[in-house]
Amino acid sequence: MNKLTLKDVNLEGKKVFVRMDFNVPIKDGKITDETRIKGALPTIKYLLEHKARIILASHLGRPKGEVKPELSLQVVANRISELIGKEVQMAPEVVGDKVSEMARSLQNGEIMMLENVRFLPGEEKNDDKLAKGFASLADIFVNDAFGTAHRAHASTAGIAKHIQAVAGFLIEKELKMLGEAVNNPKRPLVAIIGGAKVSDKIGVIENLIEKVDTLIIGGGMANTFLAAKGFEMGESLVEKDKIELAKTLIEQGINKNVEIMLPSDLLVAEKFDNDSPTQVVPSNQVPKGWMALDIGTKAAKEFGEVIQSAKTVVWNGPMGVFEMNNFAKGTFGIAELLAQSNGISIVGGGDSAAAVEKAGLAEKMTHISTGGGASLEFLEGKTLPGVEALSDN
Ligand SMILES: Nc1ncnc2c1ncn2[C@@H]1O[C@H](COP(=O)(O)OP(=O)(O)O)[C@@H](O)[C@H]1O
Ligand SMILES: O=C(OP(=O)(O)O)[C@H](O)COP(=O)(O)O
Repeated sequence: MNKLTLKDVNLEGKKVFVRMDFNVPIKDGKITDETRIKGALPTIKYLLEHKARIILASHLGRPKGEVKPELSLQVVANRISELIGKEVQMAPEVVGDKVSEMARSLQNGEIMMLENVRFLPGEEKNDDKLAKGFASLADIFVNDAFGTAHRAHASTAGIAKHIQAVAGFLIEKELKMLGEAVNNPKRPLVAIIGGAKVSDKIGVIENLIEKVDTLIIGGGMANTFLAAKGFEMGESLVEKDKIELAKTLIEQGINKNVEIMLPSDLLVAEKFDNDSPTQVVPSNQVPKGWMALDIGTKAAKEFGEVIQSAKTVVWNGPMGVFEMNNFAKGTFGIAELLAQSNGISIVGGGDSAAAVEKAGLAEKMTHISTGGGASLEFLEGKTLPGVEALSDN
C-alpha cells in the first residue's frame, strides 16, 4: 500500500482520532453481529500497547444529521470495554466543549468514544468546519473504517486534510487481501457474482471480466443473462432494461476468452414463499407463471467443479433467496465448497458474508470483507476516498 500506516508513526502520548466502522446490527439493545468490532480490535490493542490516547469515532445507521438516541454508540462502547477489559469513556456528543475537555484530559492508554458522527449534518456533507473540529481533538488521524471507506465524509476523508493521516490494520488487511486476489492472483481466478440485480453489479462484472479466468453468475441477476440468451423466465426477477447490457457483457466475455458460466438448471417455485411447491428445471424451461429462486442441482455441480479447480475465488452475492431455507441450498453449497478448498477464498461483504456466517463457515474462509458497498466499489476498480485521503508513503 502506498499510504502510511500505524506502524509508520510514533504514538506514545499522542492523541489519536480513530475512525472505525462500528455500524453494527443491534436488536433489543444487543449487538447481533460483532464482526466489525472484532475487526477493529487489532488497531485498538496496538494503540493501547503503544501508549496512545485514543479517541474512537464511528457512525451507526443513518440518523441523517439528527440526534437519534436509539442510534447512540453507547452500546458499542460498552462492548469494546468488555472485550479489552478497560473503560471506554462515552462522550455526551460528537464535538463541543465537553468533548474537547474529555480529549484533553485523556492519559496515555486511555480511550474515549465520540457519539455517532452522523448525528451532525456536517459529517455526510464532508463539512470542512466539522473536519477541522475533529482534527483539533487529536495529533494523528487513523482511518480503520473499511466499511465506510467509499464515503468521502468529514470523519473519513475531510479530517485527513488537517492532520497526519494513516491507515489502521483492518484497512491495510482488507486492501491487501482484496487487492492481491484481483490484481495479483494465484490462477485460475474465479469470480462468483450473485445477488438480486445486474444493475448493482455492472461495474464489478465489467472490471472483473478484465481479470478473471472464469466468471460464474448466479442468483437473481443470472435471470437477466438467461433472458439475454432468449430464454423465457416466467415470473422470475428479470431486469428487462438490462437485457441488452447482459448481451454485451456475454460478448465481452467471448472476446476476452473469459468463460461466463450461467446456471444450466434452476430451482423454480410457484410463489415467492418458502412453502411454495418447487421443481428443478433446465434454465430454458421455466414453466409459465413460476419463478427461479435458486440455482439447480446440475448448476451447483458444474459451478462446484470450477470452484474446486480454482486457486483463487472471489465471491460476491448469494445464488438464491437464501433468507428462505428452501432456496438457500445453492448459496450454502458455495460456502461449503469454499470452506473445503485449499485455494484462496475471498468473500465480499453484505449478503454473501452473512450467508457464510449463518452457515458457521466464517473461520474457514481466507478473508471475509467487513465492507459491503466498500468491497463492491473496490472490485469495480474505483478509488476509495477514505483511503485516497491518507498520507502517502
Ligand atoms: N433468484 C432470485 N430472485 C430474487 N431475489 C434473489 C434471487 N437470488 C438472490 N436474491 C436476493 O438477492 C439479495 C442479495 O442481493 P445483493 O444485495 O445484490 O447481494 P449482496 O448484498 O451480497 O451484494 C438477497 O436478498 C436475495 O434474496
Ligand atoms: O454498513 C455499511 O455499508 P454496507 O452495508 O454496504 O457494508 C457502512 O457502514 C456504510 O454505511 P452507509 O451505506 O450508510 O454509508
